[in-house]
Amino acid sequence: MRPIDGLTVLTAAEMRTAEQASGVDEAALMDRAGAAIAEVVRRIGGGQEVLVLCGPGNNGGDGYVAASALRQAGIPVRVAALSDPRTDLARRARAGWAGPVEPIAEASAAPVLLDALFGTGLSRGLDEPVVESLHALSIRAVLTIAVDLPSGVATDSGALLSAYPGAALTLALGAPKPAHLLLPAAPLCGTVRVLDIGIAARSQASVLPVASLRSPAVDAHKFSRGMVAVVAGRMPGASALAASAAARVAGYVLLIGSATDRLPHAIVRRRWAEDALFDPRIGAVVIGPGLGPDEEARAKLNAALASDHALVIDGDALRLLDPARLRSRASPAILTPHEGEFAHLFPDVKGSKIDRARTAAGESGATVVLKGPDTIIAAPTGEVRLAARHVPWLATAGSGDVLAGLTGALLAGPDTTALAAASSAVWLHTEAARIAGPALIADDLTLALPAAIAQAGA
Ligand SMILES: NC(=O)C1=CN([C@@H]2O[C@H](COP(=O)(O)OP(=O)(O)OC[C@H]3O[C@@H](n4cnc5c(N)ncnc54)[C@H](OP(=O)(O)O)[C@@H]3O)[C@@H](O)[C@H]2O)[C@@H](O)CC1
Ligand SMILES: [K+]
Repeated sequence: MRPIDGLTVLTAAEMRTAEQASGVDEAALMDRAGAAIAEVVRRIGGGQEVLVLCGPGNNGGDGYVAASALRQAGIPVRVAALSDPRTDLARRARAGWAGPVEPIAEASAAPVLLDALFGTGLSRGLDEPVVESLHALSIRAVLTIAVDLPSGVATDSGALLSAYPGAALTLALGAPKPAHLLLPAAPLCGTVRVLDIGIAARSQASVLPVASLRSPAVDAHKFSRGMVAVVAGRMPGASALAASAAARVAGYVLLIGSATDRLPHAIVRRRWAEDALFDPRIGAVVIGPGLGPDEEARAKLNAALASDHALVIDGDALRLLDPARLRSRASPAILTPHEGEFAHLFPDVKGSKIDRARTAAGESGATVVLKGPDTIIAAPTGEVRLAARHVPWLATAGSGDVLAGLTGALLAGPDTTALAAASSAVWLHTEAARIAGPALIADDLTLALPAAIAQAGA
């Protein structure tokens, strides 16, 4: 049973391909899955009675195999089914279960509920009486565990096809799926752990790994650690937050055109001028936090786009940007929109959150950080990282400014890519929020960054 950080994420179709490519026959895979599920249930169920709900497909098949293994291990277990099994594999698994099978509507609750109704084959919402039984049994259970996925969520989009009571634990078979990470499904999964069933998972999507940061090299100096320029605008507090966060990572932070005095002394200030960005030592420019919507903001964005610098484009600048302008630039750009800004930037891009982020990155040539409780980072290559953790206290003014500054500082650093910089920034941002704790304000995030950076190994 493995935590999911850094693991490859597979869609339902990619899971089927991986299964076929594994060279292991399907019955053996189901036996492995069922045995691994039973082992977890046995260990965390504390010997209490288990009720296994089996659906008609292979998710139900996993349920029958797990029930048989639990019974063999001496755990009291009952099985309730939605209907007869409909696949050969599920029929085989059902035949291996020596006990009775009750209709779900008649099943009485048990302390441990194992949901093996539907997995990657769910094609529509569950019938209402089934939803009602599932809720009634779950409410009376002490522990609900979902096999592969909570029954009722769409594997690839995380959409909720029917109401789900919520599991404490979801045992993902072989690999995490998008629904384990995307809203609204993710919180209903509870803790997600992967059971290895001997499938090699390959795709361009993975769960955001724990950030891995190195301490500065022995011979580092402030410029070799990275110089980041933050362009200020109408709301100086926002760019000050971005610069303060950047200063925790970069060797040198330049705040350009800011009217505020309330800054750490370590941040160097420069007046705005058309040639303010003509400094070859600048490794990345952050533009957008507090920039404003006016002509001056537009001129600043034009100057940043005309420069050779790597860019982080956030906040107000995303309202002024024509993403087509990024195509001709040689240096990397990172866009950090929330859903509203994304819709404004890419009004014609539709699909699941993963599809939209990936399409926008491909079209613009920029790395896109589509922010939210289920942040997605997509590179123009098609590679995608899905954030696994979220701290709801991050929904506070200035939080995005801190992320933009942090992203710029990491992008300005040595030996990095836009995808790596954005990924580490998102991880550190969440970790800083976890450390800052409840009732945090954005300023607290910058103060918590040293501890978050230490957690990332630096
Ligand atoms: N891939 C692997 O490597 C491994 C996969 N394994 C396991 O297999 C699972 C996938 O199995 P699966 O493809 O049989 O799909 P599953 O989710 O059991 O259900 C499909 C059936 O349900 C039906 N149906 C759908 N929606 C419905 C609804 N609302 N209400 C009623 N019926 C509905 C649907 O019918 P249809 O849509 O055709 O009408 C079809 O009959 C996977 O999650 C994992 O647990 C492991 O064993 C080991 C290795
Ligand atoms: K399930």
